[in-house]
Amino acid sequence: MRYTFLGPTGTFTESALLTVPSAVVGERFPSNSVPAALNAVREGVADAAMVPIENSMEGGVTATLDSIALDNNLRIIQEVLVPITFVLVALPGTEIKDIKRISTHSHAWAQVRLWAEQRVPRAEYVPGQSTAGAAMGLLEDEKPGYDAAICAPAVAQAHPELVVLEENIEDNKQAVTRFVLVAKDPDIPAPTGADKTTLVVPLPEDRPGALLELLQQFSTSGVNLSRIESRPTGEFLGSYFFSIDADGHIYDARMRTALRGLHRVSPGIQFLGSYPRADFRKAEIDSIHSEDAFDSARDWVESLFPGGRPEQLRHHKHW
Ligand SMILES: O=C(O)C(=O)C[C@]1(C(=O)O)C=C[C@@H](O)C=C1
Repeated sequence: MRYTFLGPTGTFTESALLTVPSAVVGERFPSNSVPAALNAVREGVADAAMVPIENSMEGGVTATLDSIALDNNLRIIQEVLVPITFVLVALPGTEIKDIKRISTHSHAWAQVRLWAEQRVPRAEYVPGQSTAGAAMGLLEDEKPGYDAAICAPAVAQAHPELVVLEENIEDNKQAVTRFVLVAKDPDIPAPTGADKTTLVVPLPEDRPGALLELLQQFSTSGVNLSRIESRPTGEFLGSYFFSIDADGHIYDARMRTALRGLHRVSPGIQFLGSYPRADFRKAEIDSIHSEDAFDSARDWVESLFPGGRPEQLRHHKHW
């Protein structure tokens, strides 16, 4: 198997990938952006890509949410949670009081905002493609355009030429980033009882109640949502889709029922995968939404049509 990830070596995304045993023994190569990693999978250059999808401070990673939703070919097969801690690095001789410009990934910068206001209030932020990329720029670029970088401690450990000026600089010590492993037309991972399903649902019509109608499909089927975010489709101002994580697997009757309802309400719905939850938390299911309840409801309705399936009978001229 060939895996790609948001690189270069030393990103949090790479550490997420290294928790996947088959990736540790397989081939791995860095991509320089999330869309590039996902395109490598679309084009068959990689079998799977690890990309960040959700950050406990910043919410959804828009580059990933937008890029996965571009077509119907990519599916999430696994999620990984990585605790996040950052260090401030620079070349030897740099002092924190002299730092004028700092580079890192925009999500990392968002996670050290309070620290930056206190410790480097005059420093300007220079956006980087990744945390490790920003740190490597200090070593590899003749004129990187910044004098310090924020990255994972592992990058500093691997490069003793970098000096750690400050560590544990994240504003929230419980910060966690969620990553997903994405493949092209994969088999759906088997249900575990603690699963998640990711969906993209366009808001069907611009009218009162449209969003409520969409949410009702989850509610009446007994499906809990763990994330819902609206993103612009880019088609015209005010056109949005919802990126949704729902508790449960597509093999669960309640999830299938919700998906049928959602497809009626929003035919452009996309299924982005059902996969095991990284925290193993099982969905709480009340008795009216159990598999048995859905099975016996279906059997009961079908028993009312002893002459054949209702779909066939409807086309009969006596109907
Ligand atoms: O730049 C990296 O090291 C990444 O893996 C990206 C990323 C992100 O997109 O959120 C991952 C984890 C951290 O939250 C900061 C940056």
